[in-house]
Amino acid sequence: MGFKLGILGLGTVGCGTVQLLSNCDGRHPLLEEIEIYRVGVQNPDKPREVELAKGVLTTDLEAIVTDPEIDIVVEVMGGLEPARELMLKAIRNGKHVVTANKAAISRFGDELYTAANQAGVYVMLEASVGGGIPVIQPLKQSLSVNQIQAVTGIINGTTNYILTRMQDEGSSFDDVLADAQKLGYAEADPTADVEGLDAADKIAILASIAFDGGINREDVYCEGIRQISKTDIEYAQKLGFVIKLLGIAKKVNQSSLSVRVHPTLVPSGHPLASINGVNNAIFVEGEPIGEVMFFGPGAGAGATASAVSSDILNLVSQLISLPESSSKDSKYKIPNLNPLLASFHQKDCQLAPPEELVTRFYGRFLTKDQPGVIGKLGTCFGKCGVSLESVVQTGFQDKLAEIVVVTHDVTEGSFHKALDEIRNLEAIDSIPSLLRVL
Ligand SMILES: NC(=O)C1=CN([C@@H]2O[C@H](COP(=O)(O)OP(=O)(O)OC[C@H]3O[C@@H](n4cnc5c(N)ncnc54)[C@H](OP(=O)(O)O)[C@@H]3O)[C@@H](O)[C@H]2O)C=CC1
Ligand SMILES: N[C@@H](CC=O)C(=O)O
Ligand code: NA
Repeated sequence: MGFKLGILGLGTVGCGTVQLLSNCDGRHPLLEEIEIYRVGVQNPDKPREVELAKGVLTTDLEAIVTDPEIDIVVEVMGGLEPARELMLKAIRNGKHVVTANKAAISRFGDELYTAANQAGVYVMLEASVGGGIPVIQPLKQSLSVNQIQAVTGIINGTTNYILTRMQDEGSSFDDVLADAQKLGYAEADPTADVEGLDAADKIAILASIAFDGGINREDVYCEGIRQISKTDIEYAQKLGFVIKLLGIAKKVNQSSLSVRVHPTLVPSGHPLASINGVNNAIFVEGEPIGEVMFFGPGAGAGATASAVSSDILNLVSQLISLPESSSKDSKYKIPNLNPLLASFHQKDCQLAPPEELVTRFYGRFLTKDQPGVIGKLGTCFGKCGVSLESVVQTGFQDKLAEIVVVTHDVTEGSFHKALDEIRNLEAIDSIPSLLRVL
């Protein structure tokens, strides 16, 4: 066997990867060149779904990333530290890195890429976004000749699974989340999924590739799905929408982008509206290609292992074609990194201030059942330049009238100014939900 792997982590993704690499039948023949040499875990006594040869399992992860025998380090342990430190150490020791860790890449991508480019090794991250869906390499390679205008994605499997089951079965949020955890979709701390943080990591990574620049992760606007109620799902359906947690990265003008995550009403005819369950989809708009959508399983052992293993295979294909002389000097270092595989940022991307962003809004208002209340709402919106696409009053909740409004495109600033006025109206009881509309 030609190339030795050191795998950090043997949980959902680690086990899936070991399983895939241990059964090469019917897969690419280059996989036969790979040896699972060491696997690092926290608790060596934990029962595992895979069997490893004697001596492979270790708790000494430091020894893996510095072991001169190892060619490729596969980081599937998750978390920020020690994952960052271990990846950096692996790179400085001349190892190529494959990672599924979007939290680390979205925050430390620049640092890791710079170190890797200096060391002449690759950092591969296909599994970090969209699970098994090939999207990182297609953006870096096949679509890189396009000028990208927008990348819009359902990029968290757990929340899409939860929203789909809430919509189809009327299930409760907590029950469905527990199922997503059992199925291995959710993060170790599912808050990252539910609060939209995982999707924010992923849209930051997609934006940095699509728009070829570093994104400051802390600047990504982020709202999760905890506040989505059955009532809003039903209203959305009546109005011809479905609610999805979207990551959106969009060119606002020549110099700035909008990069954000929030639950969004998606028109039921839009290709993203039909993406259900754990599936993810990434909808890319570019010039000259037009619209392209990548679709598939966004989480889970097998799907993610497919992405991790494809990165390993890509690396093996590079290593195997190294000239004899370079492999003598340094076993791993690649003298001229392939620019379509290597990661680097040309610049830092500027993000537009949130109040300047333009979108449609959905708002649900509870009001006293007084004559003229719809008119008063309309006047407040009108005064702030917010024009309304539809206004419906369909029900009552505890003697309060429920009014649902969908606006035309408006700046976030104008919409919030109108809301400030509306909150001061005597007839307004509360505003239970405000969502954006695609
Ligand atoms: N689950 C999924 O569907 C997907 C996950 N990812 C990403 O893949 C990565 C792994 O996720 P997943 O497999 O679900 O995570 P798990 O929690 O299932 O597994 C994590 C593994 O890493 C080991 N580990 C964690 N911290 C340490 C440490 N400090 N020292 C030694 N070992 C450690 C654990 O050891 P032990 O077993 O001994 O506890 C465990 O084997 C994450 O970055 C995640 O975001 C990406 C796409 C999809
Ligand atoms: N927790 C994540 C796993 C994949 O990245 C998700 O649910 O999408
Ligand atoms: Na992927």
